[in-house]
Amino acid sequence: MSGVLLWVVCPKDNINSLLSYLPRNGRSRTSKMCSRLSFSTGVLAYSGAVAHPSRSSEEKVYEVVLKQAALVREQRRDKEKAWDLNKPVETDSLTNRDLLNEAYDRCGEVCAEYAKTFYLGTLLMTPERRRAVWAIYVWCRRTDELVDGPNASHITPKALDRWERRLADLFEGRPYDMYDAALSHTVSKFPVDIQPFRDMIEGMRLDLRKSRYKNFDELYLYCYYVAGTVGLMSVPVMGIAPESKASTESVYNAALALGIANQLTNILRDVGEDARRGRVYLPQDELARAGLSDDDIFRGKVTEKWRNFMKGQIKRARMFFDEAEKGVSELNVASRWPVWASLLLYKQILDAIEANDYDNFTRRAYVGKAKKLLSLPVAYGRALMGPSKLTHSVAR
Ligand SMILES: CC(C)=CCC/C(C)=C/CC/C(C)=C/CC/C(C)=C/[C@@H]1[C@@H](COP(=O)(O)OP(=O)(O)O)[C@]1(C)CC/C=C(\C)CC/C=C(\C)CCC=C(C)C
Ligand SMILES: [Mn+2]
Repeated sequence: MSGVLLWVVCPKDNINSLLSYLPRNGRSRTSKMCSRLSFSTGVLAYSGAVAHPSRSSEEKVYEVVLKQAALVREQRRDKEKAWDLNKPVETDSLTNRDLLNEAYDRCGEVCAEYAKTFYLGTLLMTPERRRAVWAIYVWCRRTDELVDGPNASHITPKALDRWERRLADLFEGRPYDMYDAALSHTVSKFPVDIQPFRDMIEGMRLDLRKSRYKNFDELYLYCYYVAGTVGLMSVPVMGIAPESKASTESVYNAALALGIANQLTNILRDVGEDARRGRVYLPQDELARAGLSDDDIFRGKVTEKWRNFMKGQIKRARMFFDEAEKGVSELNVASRWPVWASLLLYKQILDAIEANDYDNFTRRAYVGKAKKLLSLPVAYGRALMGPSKLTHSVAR
């Protein structure tokens, strides 16, 4: 029943074993977090675990990063058991194989329709990896559509619980429909863990019950749920270059940073649109420190205070992009291009907000066709750059 409901709401659908938290890493991580979060709007927003006995969102998310990295590290070390990605699809009959291929093709079509540039980028990847990324993309798109699509007003926490049960089923080899079947196959072939998927659903739950974020710590958690998770889901499929000397955690960390950077950018681009839906995805404490309130956002007037506030927010989003950039060259060669392309395109949205003189109330920041096209060869050039020769050189 729930499946039927969820099927209908999709647009075009006619379409821990936690690693021990190494003290050395923990310390360097904490100082990194402090310096990053101090980019709020002047005042240090993160005062560390001593002042706040409960852990920060970033610490909690980092535990997930460590867990995901452990899964992939196992696969990298244990060459014997490594997934043979070039093996043809093994299914019990020709019919099943055809159905599976068709399921993947349908995922590709959805991707091509919703995210053309990204789709083009995936064409450079090996066929196995490419279609696995498509399957993940489609699941993410459908999950987002539950709360943002045409039937969003009918979506209740119970519907999300059903979507999560359906997710568990597909991870156990019991897919509900074709798209699920493609993902079910993907997660059986690659060391993809269910947690980031569950966490994305948690982000959608948050969207149902919350429309304000007290501080960056709360916003960071939201960004992890809805976007950082995408990075964690993608790395096992994109693959880490065999010659990479970077630690698996550092690559995951960069992937997480890319998701967070993208979502922060989304938020800054959509301030006006979100306000019209009664939503403010900006840290309330930082707004207050800038002398701004929700009312200023609803009024939508670009003032000097607003420009200054936006400068701080853009600076922080760029810091996350910088952190992400350090990890891209560690990915498998064929996966680097789509990642660079999407990174460069997204980052330019921040430039576009600046070019609009910070009017994200009435003007939508977008990257024009010419700039988009130009990004592709630039991304290609960067993708040629292989992993750094230094051990543990990334994000440490
Ligand atoms: C080492 C390293 C840097 C590795 C790269 C890891 C990697 C591939 C990271 C991908 C990061 C990424 C693309 C994150 C998506 C962030 C995002 C835009 C999330 C959106 C959430 C909700 O936003 P909102 O509702 O506010 O906005 P809309 O108006 O709805 O846009 C999402 C919409 C969640 C759903 C996410 C997707 C549909 C995208 C899923 C993408 C993939 C699975 C492919 C990722 C691969 C590449 C090459 C980009
Ligand atoms: Mn959305």
